[in-house]
Amino acid sequence: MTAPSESPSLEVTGTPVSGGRVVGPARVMASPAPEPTAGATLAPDADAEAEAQRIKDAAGAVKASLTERAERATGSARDVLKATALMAADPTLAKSAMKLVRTDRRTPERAVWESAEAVIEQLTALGGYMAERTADVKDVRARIVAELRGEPAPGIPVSDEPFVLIAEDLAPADTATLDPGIVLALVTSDGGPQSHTAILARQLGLPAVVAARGADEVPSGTEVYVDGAAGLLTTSVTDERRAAAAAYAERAANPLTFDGEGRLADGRRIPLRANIGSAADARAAAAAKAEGVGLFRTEFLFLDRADEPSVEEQTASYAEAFGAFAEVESPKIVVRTLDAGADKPLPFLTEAGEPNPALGVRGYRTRSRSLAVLTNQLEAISAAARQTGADVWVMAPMIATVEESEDFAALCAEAGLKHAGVMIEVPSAALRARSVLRSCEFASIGTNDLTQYTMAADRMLGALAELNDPWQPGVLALIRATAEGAAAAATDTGAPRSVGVCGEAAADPALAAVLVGLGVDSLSMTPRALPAVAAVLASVSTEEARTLAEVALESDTAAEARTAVRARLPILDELGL
Ligand SMILES: C=C(OP(=O)(O)O)C(=O)O
Ligand SMILES: [Mg+2]
Repeated sequence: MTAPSESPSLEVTGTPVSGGRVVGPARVMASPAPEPTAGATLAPDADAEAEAQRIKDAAGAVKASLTERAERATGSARDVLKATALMAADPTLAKSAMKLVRTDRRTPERAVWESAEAVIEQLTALGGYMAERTADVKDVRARIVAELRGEPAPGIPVSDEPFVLIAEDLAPADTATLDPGIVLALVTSDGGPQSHTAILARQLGLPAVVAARGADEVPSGTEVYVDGAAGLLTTSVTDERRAAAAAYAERAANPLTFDGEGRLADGRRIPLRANIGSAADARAAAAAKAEGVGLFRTEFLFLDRADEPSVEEQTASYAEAFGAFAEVESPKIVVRTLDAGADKPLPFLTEAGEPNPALGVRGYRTRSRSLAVLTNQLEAISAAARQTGADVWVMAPMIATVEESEDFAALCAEAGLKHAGVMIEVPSAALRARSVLRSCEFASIGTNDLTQYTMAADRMLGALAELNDPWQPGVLALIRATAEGAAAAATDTGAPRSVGVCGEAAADPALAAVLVGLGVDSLSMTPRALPAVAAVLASVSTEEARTLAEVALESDTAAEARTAVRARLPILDELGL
C-alpha cells in the first residue's frame, strides 16, 4: 500500500476508477471539521447569549459565502450551491443549536453538531430522496463548525493554476463546483468506486483514484504523478512518467472516436452498447454511436413518488427512450425491470429498516411484495416496443434461482415480450447459469453487484474498495462459469444464449478484453468509455483475449491480475490509457 522506505518520495496506491496520467502540483482539500468532543460545555464565565449569537453569525457567513460562489457559478453547480446556501440559512438548525447553548451551555460547535445530527437522523428515517439530503446537511454542518473555529471552509481550493486535487472524499457541493479545466486529477483517501468522486470523475473523464490511504499526507504544492488506471499517486516524478503524462495529454487533446462497431483484431464482432437511465441518456448514447442499449435502468421514473407511475406514463417514458435511436432501424434495447431496494428504496415497494438492505427484499424479490408493479411495468415496456418498433429485450435484476428465471420468462411471455433475460449479480445464478438460462434466453452480468456479493463487501463502503474490485480473480471465475453455463444451455436448448456485461467492469478497456476472453459476447457501458474500449478490443484477437483471461484467472490478487494483463496490452501505453 505505501511508500518505499529508502526513498524520500511518497507513493500511495488505491482503487483505480478512471484512467489517465498527469503531472501537476498537489492541492490537499481541508478535511471536514472533526466532531467536537461530546458533552463539551461553555467555560463557567462564558456569556451563553453571546456564544449562541455566534452560531447565527457563523450560519450567516456560510450562507453569504455559498451565495457568492453560486453567483459566480453556472448550470447545475449554481443550483447545488444555492440549495446548500438555503440549507445554511434555514433557521431551524441555528435555532435549535442556539437553544442548546442557552439551556444546556453546550459549546456552539457541539450544539451545531448535535442539532444537525438530529436532522440527519430524521432524514435518514424518511428514506429515499430525503435520506440522500443528509450529505448536504453534513456539508453545511462542517462549514458552520469551521467558521466557528476560524478555520478555512472545507471545499475545493480556489486556484487559477491547474492542480491535482487530493481529498478525503468530496461532498455534493464540491463535486458540482469542480472545474475540470483546473482540476487535473482526483485522488481520495476514502470513498469507494461508487462514491461521488468516482462517479463524477468517470463522467468528466478525469483520471481518478479512490481509497488511496495516506494520499492526504502529500504536502500541498508538491509535484505529483497520478496514473488513474494503475491507481497510483507518487511524488517521484521521473522523466518516464513525464513522458507518459505528455502522451496522455496529447491523446486527451485528440480524443479517440468510436465508429459504431465493436470488433476484435480478427474481425469478430463484439457489440458495444450503452447504459442509460433516461431518454436524455438514450439520445446521448445514440450520438456516441452506441450499438443500442445494453442496460436501461428504469428506476428513475419511480423515484421520489408515493405510488408507482401509471402504465400510460411508463409507456410514454419508455417509448421516448426507445425512439432516441432514430437513425437505426429496430435498435436493440435491453431494459431492466425495476431494481428497487438497498441503494434505491421505494416507499410503495420496499421496507425501510431492514437490517441488511443489500441482502434484503430488493431487485426481483420485490415481486413477492407486489406482482402488479412488475406486470404493469412489463405491459408498459411491451406497449412502448410495439409503438416504436424497437428490438426490446427485457431482463430481471438480482436473479438468484432457477425458479425466479422460469417465473420471469413466463411473465414476459404473458406480456407479449419476445426476449426474456436475467441479470447475473448473485453468485448462485452464475454457478447455475446452465439451468437459469434454460428458460431465459440471455444473461447480462452486473459486475457491480456480482463483485459485492462474491466478495461479501458492501459496494458503497470505501473501506472495502480493494475487495470491491471486479478484477478479483474470484469474480472473474464466476464470469467464466456464467459463460460456460450459457454455452451448455445453448447446446441443451438448441437456441443461442448470449452473455453480456453491463457493470462498470465493461468500461475498463483492459478488463473488457479479459471479459471477452472469458466468453462474454457484448459489453455495455457509459457512452464516454466506448472509444477506448473499442480501440483496445480492436488490438486483440479472440485467442489473445483468451490468453489474457487465463493470465487474470491465474493471478492471486486483483492488483496482480490488472498489472499482468495491462503489461500484455501495449496499446494502453500507446493511447495513454
Ligand atoms: C449494472 C449493475 O446494476 P446496478 O449498478 O444498477 O446495481 C451491476 O450491479 O453491475
Ligand atoms: Mg446491480
